[in-house]
Amino acid sequence: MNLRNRQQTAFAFPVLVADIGGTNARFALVKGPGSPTQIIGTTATADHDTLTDAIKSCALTAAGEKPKTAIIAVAGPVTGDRIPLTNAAWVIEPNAMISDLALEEVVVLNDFEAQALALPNLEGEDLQQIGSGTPLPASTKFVLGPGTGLGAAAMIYAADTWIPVPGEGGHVELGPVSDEDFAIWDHIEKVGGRIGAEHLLSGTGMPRLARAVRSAEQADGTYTSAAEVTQAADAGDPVAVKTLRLFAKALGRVAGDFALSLLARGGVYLTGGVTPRIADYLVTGAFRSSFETKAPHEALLRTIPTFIVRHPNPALEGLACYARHPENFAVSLTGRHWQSAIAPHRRTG
Ligand SMILES: Nc1ncnc2c1ncn2[C@@H]1O[C@H](COP(=O)(O)OP(=O)(O)OP(=O)(O)O)[C@@H](O)[C@H]1O
Repeated sequence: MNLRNRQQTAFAFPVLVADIGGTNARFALVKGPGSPTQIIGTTATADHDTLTDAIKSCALTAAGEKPKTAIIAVAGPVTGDRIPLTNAAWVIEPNAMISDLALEEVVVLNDFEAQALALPNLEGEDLQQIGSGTPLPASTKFVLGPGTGLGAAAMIYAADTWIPVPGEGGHVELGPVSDEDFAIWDHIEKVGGRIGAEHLLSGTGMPRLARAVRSAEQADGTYTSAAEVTQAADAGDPVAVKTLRLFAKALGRVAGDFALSLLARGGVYLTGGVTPRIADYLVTGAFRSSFETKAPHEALLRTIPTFIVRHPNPALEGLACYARHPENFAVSLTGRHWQSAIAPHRRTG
């Protein structure tokens, strides 16, 4: 069976799409293949015992129409018929959702796979470019998202289709390059005996980087959260300012490594809760120069564009794009797709 034959036929509309984060669950409705993404609710996961409860109280009334399909993005692996979330107390049980919400089918995907699904359709105000380059059409793209962790996924274009490829790219090795890096490196607290990209380039990593800068400079200051660091930087705190400068520079290096590994001529896209908070440092700082400084491939990297994603919820939009036109994407549903016993069985993995 070739790649085309394995792609699935249409979902039953309306489709409820849900992005389940550690803190918030966000919902939207797609009424048909030509319909826009209708945002219908956001709620704190901690406010509900189950996803079904959250959907009933925060999504169904605003939806107006009863969804027939639910497509859900979660952080972490899809582990069978009971899917515990890595960052929240919920356990997702698709079979129970089908009976409790009278759904025909449920699909559960990875959160960065969902973000990758959005990339081919982002345009205009959804994107703020950093530096030069133009995305080549029908070319591989990469999404890198410093949020609570450092999420990563590729959107590969091959065999005339888009193939989202999630992975653990946020855990690639990070080492010092410049004199400035070497001066702080010994001061960084290791995690599991190493320094992976996520250990510095994420919301949880940023205060670790700030503490290393503070220690190297024998300065004062307490840094326990990313918000504390960005607020201190806004107030002119020199350790925090240097932390954000180094953060942007190191993120550029990691982004450039992924652009090279995948030859991502379609561009590298930055998402995640941290990105908009450090946008000025990304645009005016060394993010782009460290992205490009990769001899012998500087000329190649100058042609690959980098973007801040300004769309408020790329994961939800990615799921909506997939819901409208699953035939445009090669997404394996094996082990991630549940159907009601009475629904028409149409799909293959
Ligand atoms: N003011 C701020 N400055 C810098 N970073 C921040 C700030 N506020 C929040 N963050 C970081 O952004 C993270 C949230 O990012 P993101 O939205 O991508 O997270 P998530 O893990 O997907 O979970 P959720 O969607 O439930 O919030 C927080 O964990 C925090 O580290």
